[in-house]
Amino acid sequence: MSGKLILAVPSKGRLQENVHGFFARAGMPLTQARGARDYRGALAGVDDVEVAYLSASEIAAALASGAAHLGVTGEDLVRENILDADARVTLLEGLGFGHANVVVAVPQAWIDVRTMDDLDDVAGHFHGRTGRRIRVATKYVNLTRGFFARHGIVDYRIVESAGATEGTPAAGTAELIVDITTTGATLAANALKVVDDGVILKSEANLVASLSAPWTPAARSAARVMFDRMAAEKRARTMREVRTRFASCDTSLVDEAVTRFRCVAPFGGPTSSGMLTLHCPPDTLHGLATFLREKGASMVTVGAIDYVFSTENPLFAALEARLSA
Ligand SMILES: Nc1ncnc2c1ncn2[C@@H]1O[C@H](COP(=O)(O)OP(=O)(O)OP(=O)(O)O)[C@@H](O)[C@H]1O
Ligand SMILES: O=P(O)(O)OC[C@H]1O[C@H](OP(=O)(O)OP(=O)(O)O)[C@H](O)[C@@H]1O
Ligand SMILES: [Mg+2]
Repeated sequence: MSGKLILAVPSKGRLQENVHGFFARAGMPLTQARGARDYRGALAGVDDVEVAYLSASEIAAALASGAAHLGVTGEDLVRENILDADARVTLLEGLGFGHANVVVAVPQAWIDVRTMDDLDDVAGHFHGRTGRRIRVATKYVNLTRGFFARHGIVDYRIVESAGATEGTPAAGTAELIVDITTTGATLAANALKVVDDGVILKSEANLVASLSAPWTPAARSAARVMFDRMAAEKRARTMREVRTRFASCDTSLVDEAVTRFRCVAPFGGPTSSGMLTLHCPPDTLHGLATFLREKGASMVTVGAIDYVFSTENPLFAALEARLSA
C-alpha cells in the first residue's frame, strides 16, 4: 500500500462544481490527468494525495469502510448511509454549499395535517379505514425510520424510491414522501407541503474524515497540509484587511475596535508611529471605518485578503483528537 491519503470527491451532480471551486480557492485545484472521465486524480501542490471521483452517496460508503480517508459529501448522505455515523466518521466542517433539508411532505390537500402529531392521527385512521398502512416514498429509509420512531409513528410503511419521489402521491404509489428540498419548487410543483415540525435534517456539504482508514504518517501529513490551506482560505474569505495610521491610535482603542466590531488585530496593537492592521468581517466594516475616523484617522484602507496562514490548524487538531480518542 502506498500510504497516500485518499480524498473522495463527487464525480457528478450538484456538489461537483462547488467542490472543484472550493479546492481551487484554497490554492490546490483538483486535477484529472486524463480528462473529466478519469476517476482518479490529484491535488495540485499537495503530495501524497490520491483523489477518487465517486458519486455523492458512494463517498459516504467509502468513508464508512475506510476506503477513503477524507471526503466531501452531503450530511444527509452520511447520516442515511452510515450506521452509527458518529462512531465511524467525523464531520469536520460544513462547507457552506449544497444546502438541502430532508423533510416530511404531504399533499397540500391534507388541510388538517400540519404537524407530525396530525400525521400520526391520519396514519391511524388510514389503517383503520382501509386495512392498509399509509405509504411513505423515500430514498432516506434510515432517516425516515428514526424520525418517525422519535415521533411515535408506527402505522406506516416505506416504499423505496430511487428518483422522482415527489411524483409518487399523484401517481398513487405513496401517500406522502420524505425527500430533500432546497428551493421548495419541486414540492410546490407536485402540490406537496412540508409538515411544520417535519424537518428531519438541515444538510450541507461537509468535509468528512474516516476514523477507520489507514492513517499512515504520509496520510496525516497530507491532511495537515490540506487543512492548513483550507483554514487560510476560510479566514481570508471571511475577513477584510483594514489599514490605517494616526498618532492617537493606542492599544485601548484597538481593544475597543476588537470587541465592538468583531475584528482581530493579527499583528498586535499599533506600531510606535500609529500604524495599525486589523482583520474585520464584512458586515461591521463600515462601522469600524467610521469609528477609526472618529478617533482621529484621516484615511482607512480596506482590501481583500487571499490567505491568512496561522500556526493554528483547527481542522487538523480536530482530526487528531478523534483519531487518538
Ligand atoms: N437541491 C438539491 N437537490 C438535491 N441534492 C442537493 C440539492 N442541494 C444540495 N444537494 C446535495 O447534493 C447531494 C447529491 O445530490 P445530487 O443530486 O448531486 O446527486 P445524485 O445524482 O442525486 O446522487 P446519486 O447518483 O448518488 O443518487 C444531496 O444528497 C444533497 O446533499
Ligand atoms: O427544492 P428544490 O430546489 O426543487 O430541489 C429539490 C429537488 O432536487 C433534487 O433532485 P435532483 O434535481 O437532484 O434530481 P434527482 O432526484 O435525480 O437527484 C431532489 O431530489 C428534489 O427532487
Ligand atoms: Mg439529485
